[in-house]
Amino acid sequence: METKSFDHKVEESFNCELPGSSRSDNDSGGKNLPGAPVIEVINVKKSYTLGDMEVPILRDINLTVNEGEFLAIMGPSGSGKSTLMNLIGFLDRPTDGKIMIKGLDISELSDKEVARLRGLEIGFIFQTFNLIPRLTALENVELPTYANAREGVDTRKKAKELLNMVGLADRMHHKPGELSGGQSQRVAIARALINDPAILLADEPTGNLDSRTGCEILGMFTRLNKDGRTIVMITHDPEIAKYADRIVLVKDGIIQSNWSKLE
Ligand SMILES: Nc1ncnc2c1ncn2[C@@H]1O[C@H](COP(=O)(O)OP(=O)(O)OP(=O)(O)O)[C@@H](O)[C@H]1O
Repeated sequence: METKSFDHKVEESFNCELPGSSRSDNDSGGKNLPGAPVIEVINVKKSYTLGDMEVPILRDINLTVNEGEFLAIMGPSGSGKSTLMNLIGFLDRPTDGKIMIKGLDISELSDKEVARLRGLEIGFIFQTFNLIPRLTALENVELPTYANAREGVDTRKKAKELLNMVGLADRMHHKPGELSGGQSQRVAIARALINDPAILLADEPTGNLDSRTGCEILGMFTRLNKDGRTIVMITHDPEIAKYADRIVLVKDGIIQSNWSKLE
């Protein structure tokens, strides 16, 4: 996917005033969706064992995310949003049911194949940024390529391009301790994009940021999505969720509502 530069007037083009403004309810952002299914969650259950007890967290989840879609996952604290995200990113396996990514059934792949698919097709963005403190911004962005990289890509060049894209060309050699929260999240976004993944999974990406900075990060997400990236984002904030094409509400282990502005 082409690496485009974000202009630094994100708020001007994005008109983000958190809390409050959003894309209007029927605004598809000029997109022509749906595309092909890229994530399929089929009859998925997840339980944890606590002592002798099996505690069901996700009881029966069915969800299809199409290529180029921007999906928000909402739900009360403890409802299983992160659990679902971890299953979609195959950081964890379901107790029952199936997860398909780009038509591939994850349960049929070896651990090595799963790790490679995750490394190439999924970019993770977390509330707490999860940068390695002793590495520079540039090294943090390059890090995923040590385990999995696309053939023929100059990763140093690509990492620099991505840091430039997120407006951090002058902070490449800074370590996370020398960066603000917003700058750290920009590094995390660049890192998530280094292998050009089809899917971005973001768990409360603006949760640790002030409104203005959160707005800038959200602006980047909408731009990435308009450029074709599929995004799944967990958020507590209904105002942030409104920027997605679709909002699913997870409650009591099932999807209680599934509201799309594209249908
Ligand atoms: N490894 C685990 N072992 C046992 N229970 C777990 C484990 N991981 C999560 N849980 C439990 O599963 C439930 C759902 O957790 P999860 O983190 O998915 O919720 P969430 O909706 O993301 O919550 P929040 O909005 O507070 O982040 C919680 O009750 C949690 O305690």
